[in-house]
Amino acid sequence: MPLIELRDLERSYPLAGGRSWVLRNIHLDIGEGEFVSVMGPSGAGKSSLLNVLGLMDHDWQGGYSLDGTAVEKLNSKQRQTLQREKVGFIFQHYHLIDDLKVWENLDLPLQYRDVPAKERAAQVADLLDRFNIVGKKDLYPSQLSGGQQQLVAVARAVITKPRLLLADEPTGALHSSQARTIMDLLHELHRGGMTIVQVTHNEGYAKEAQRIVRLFDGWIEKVASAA
Ligand SMILES: Nc1ncnc2c1ncn2[C@@H]1O[C@H](COP(=O)(O)OP(=O)(O)OP(=O)(O)O)[C@@H](O)[C@H]1O
Repeated sequence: MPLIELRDLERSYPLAGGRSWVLRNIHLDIGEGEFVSVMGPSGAGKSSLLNVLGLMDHDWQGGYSLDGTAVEKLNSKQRQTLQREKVGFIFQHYHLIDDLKVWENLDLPLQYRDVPAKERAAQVADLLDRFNIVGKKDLYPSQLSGGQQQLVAVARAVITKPRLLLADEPTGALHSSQARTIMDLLHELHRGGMTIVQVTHNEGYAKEAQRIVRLFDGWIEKVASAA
């Protein structure tokens, strides 16, 4: 069974005199452990699709099964629980909490999951070490470079070991060497078994995934192997 199954998924917004369509008739399966890129012109619906997949948007029609759970049948509390259990999110502009130190940013998702303090400290220390940011743990996000902030953001997204990692233009704001570091990290997470869906405008980074889904005007224009 695929980790993600989308069936005739549609998203629209009310518009004076009608509706503005953002996602149309989306049929897509993504297997456990797959690495998929989503591409398409500005306004094609890439972020909208990621928001549906990440259970951030609930105002759509159709079918979405995540790890065997029919998302459309869940109430908001159940969706929130599913999101916390299964999904990690990375954004182009990091979205770290500015008035929390690096280690506190990493600690927060574990607090939400009621992980005991001692265990949280061990997991935060482990990730700081793995991501090579131990020396930054007591700094605030504004005291880090963009690349370092994105490293922290990736660490925060994966500290709860989500099955699905969603990345919305994760390298979009970074210089090429910083972007390379983040792509290498995504590959490492993928090798560890994580399912990854990244939105990117960069053809080169898109091809590093296994499949590319191309959106146009809310429709899937093409799904092809990246090789
Ligand atoms: N709250 C909203 N109300 C009305 N329309 C919206 C809303 N949010 C998004 N849209 C529309 O949905 C469409 C898809 O937007 P989306 O952000 O998913 O595109 P995208 O492919 O991620 O674009 P970009 O590459 O520029 O980030 C756009 O036409 C946008 O105007």
